[in-house]
Amino acid sequence: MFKLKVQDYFSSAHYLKDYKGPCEKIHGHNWKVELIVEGSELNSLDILIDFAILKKILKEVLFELDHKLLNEIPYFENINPSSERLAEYIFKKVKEKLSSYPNVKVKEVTVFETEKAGATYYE
Ligand SMILES: Nc1nc2c(c(=O)[nH]1)N=C([C@H](O)[C@H](O)COP(=O)(O)OP(=O)(O)OP(=O)(O)O)CN2
Ligand SMILES: [Zn+2]
Repeated sequence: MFKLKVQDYFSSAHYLKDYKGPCEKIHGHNWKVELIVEGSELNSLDILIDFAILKKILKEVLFELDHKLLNEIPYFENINPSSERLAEYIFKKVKEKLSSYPNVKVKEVTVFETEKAGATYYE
């Protein structure tokens, strides 16, 4: 098996409804996102999938989150845009976009709020 990793960033604001503390108020993060995919079948170039394709897909997904108030995005209408939920959202969006690459499976997505704290979603 092979695992590939790409990382990218986005900047946005959010708040955590009902959180008892400062995060209940609107504040921003420069989020770091790590996408990991896996597969066993390499193509004729001996690659699983071009990093360029993975980076493009991740960038497209993050573009929808960049410079937004995340709580206003319909997906987060009834749930908090926590790191956990953001990782879940990004995982599902990337999975959709990778559906035409049957040899590539989304393994996990990790969203870091800060250098010290992050959440991972996987299925
Ligand atoms: N499990 C989670 N816990 C928290 C989340 C989250 O998404 N998942 N989010 C927050 C808030 O977004 C908050 O912005 C984070 O605040 P904090 O951890 O205090 O981060 P700081 O940047 O202030 O870092 P310090 O290390 O405390 O200086 C809270 N929890
Ligand atoms: Zn926050």
